[in-house]
Amino acid sequence: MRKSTSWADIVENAAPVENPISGPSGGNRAPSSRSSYVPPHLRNRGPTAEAPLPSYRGPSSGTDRFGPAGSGRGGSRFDSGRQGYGGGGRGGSGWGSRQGSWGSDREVNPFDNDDANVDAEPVVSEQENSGINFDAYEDIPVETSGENVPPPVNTFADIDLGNALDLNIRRCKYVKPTPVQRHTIPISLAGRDLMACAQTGSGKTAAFCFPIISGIMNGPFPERSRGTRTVFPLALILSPTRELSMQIHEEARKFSYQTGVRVVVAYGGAPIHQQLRELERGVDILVATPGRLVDLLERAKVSLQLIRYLALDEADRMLDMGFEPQIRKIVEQMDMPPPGQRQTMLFSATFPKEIQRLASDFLSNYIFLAVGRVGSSTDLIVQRVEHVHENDKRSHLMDLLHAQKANGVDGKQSLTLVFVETKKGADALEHWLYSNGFPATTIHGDRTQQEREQALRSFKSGNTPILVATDVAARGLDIPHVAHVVNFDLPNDIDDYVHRIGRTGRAGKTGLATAFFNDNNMSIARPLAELMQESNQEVPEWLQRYASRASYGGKSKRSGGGRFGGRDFRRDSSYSRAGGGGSSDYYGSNSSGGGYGNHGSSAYGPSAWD
Ligand SMILES: Nc1ncnc2c1ncn2[C@@H]1O[C@H](COP(=O)(O)OP(=O)(O)OP(=O)(O)O)[C@@H](O)[C@H]1O
Repeated sequence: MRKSTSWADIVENAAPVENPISGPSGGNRAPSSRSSYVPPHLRNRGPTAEAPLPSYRGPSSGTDRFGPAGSGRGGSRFDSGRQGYGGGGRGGSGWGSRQGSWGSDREVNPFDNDDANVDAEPVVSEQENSGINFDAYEDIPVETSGENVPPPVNTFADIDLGNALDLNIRRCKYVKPTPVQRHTIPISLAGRDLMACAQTGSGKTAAFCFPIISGIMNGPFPERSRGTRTVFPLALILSPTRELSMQIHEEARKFSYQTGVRVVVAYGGAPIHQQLRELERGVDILVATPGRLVDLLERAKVSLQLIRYLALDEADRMLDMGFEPQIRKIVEQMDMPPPGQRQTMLFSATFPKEIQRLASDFLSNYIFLAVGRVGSSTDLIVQRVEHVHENDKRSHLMDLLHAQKANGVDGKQSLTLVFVETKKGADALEHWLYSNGFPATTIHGDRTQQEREQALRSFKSGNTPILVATDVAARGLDIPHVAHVVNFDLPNDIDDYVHRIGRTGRAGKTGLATAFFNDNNMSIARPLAELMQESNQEVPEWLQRYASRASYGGKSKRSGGGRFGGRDFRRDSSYSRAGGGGSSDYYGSNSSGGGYGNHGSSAYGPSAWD
């Protein structure tokens, strides 16, 4: 076990001993009457803490990507109608209040328990963190490409994220950054655009949230008024599903607790008026699904003019055929500052080359990062493939569930996620399971949002330990204690398989994934056998035979092979020939090469997701 120094370092280097909950700046700060911009970290300071005027500097002090001070965008229209700032912020004296920076609203503690009161707890040890097997990360393969890649860090203490954010990291019991965090946080703090490919469950959410929150805490950014018809967030995080947006929002709220940075979520299927009310109370970071965001933009409730940070989670899904037009509209046609004037971060566990090509339109001089497979769907998940005829699937599933029940921990059945291809199929299987004595529920695009949320809650709590799902639950969802993922119907696309099985084996924990294969799944035989082989899984001989018979077919888009979940498409000789250019301007080019209409493939339109 390596000696943990990170939190000791943080504590040693922390600002003078102040209680984070009832620090000297307290909550009874008089609202400032000054009309100039006050960055969040200074908003709770005493009257002597003069804030600089807006300078339109970027998130990183080391870059001038957003141009010189007062370079034209925004301006005085945002300088009126300012309300009192209550609390939040970072550093020595500013963050003691529990109030948010957007006014006197009391900030609800997003931590489940007393974790907000970190000073009352001993410094957590490595063993006490949330279960990441850090030893497994020691020799993880990492590939970076791009110009002047900032070096990775080893501990959170090596990065200046600000005291308030550091405390929240500690409240989350994150002791050490995961590999993707070690590499991407310095890159993002340096103001660089990023395309990052790292395994499922490896901590990508924090990897994009931390630099955004820290950047906003550091400001300055133009002042924005509250209670106006249109709101101007500084950061936009887009994700493909409602549940994933809700989850990112919950995480981001924890990370930004008492920082003065306000996070709001907007997604379809839920009443828009409630979301509008939240927005009107102020927003720094907007987490959204594309459909609801377009709605808000068209109603002029949200403006993207002041966006400085854009993050696309599950970026390859966001840019495949189902979503790409909406994403292009949001990013290119709705007043968002162009690449170079905003910082763009794209994250996923899979990055097919043709999607990388499309994504490069949104990026400027970006760094590509692929973090190897340790901690991923492939090393910590035991993958099994069984040949099961279509008509035998149900009884086979029942055998698996019986076996699992018998192996339950502490008399409790561990959670099982069963993926099927269609919404009807999900309902039918749930009904069948239920009538055979297995407590199951279902999540898919035909259920109301309320039903979807209720199903997820019931599954997470263990009340209904079997969840039958379509691909709406395949990506991003972080549900502790999912011990088994069953691909009752295999997907056609190997990347979908990677995301599905990634619902288990997260954050260094082990998991099991079982797939039912039959003649209907020929198209995935070869990529599946390859994936399993790459990750040292036992590949049945019969699957090898299917694989050698099968051609790749139209659906396969294995990202890069080798030991990585993806490879920088700019390294392809074909890209160079197509106009990527020589080494120096090669990485800086925003050219997509043109003509890539036939990218990706998806059976799911955005409406079922968003
Ligand atoms: N540094 C850390 N230390 C301990 N746990 C962490 C750390 N960073 C993240 N985690 C935990 O790891 C789990 C997985 O993180 P996250 O959901 O961000 O994964 P992901 O890479 O986005 O996965 P996916 O590809 O499936 O979306 C979460 O429960 C998160 O709280």
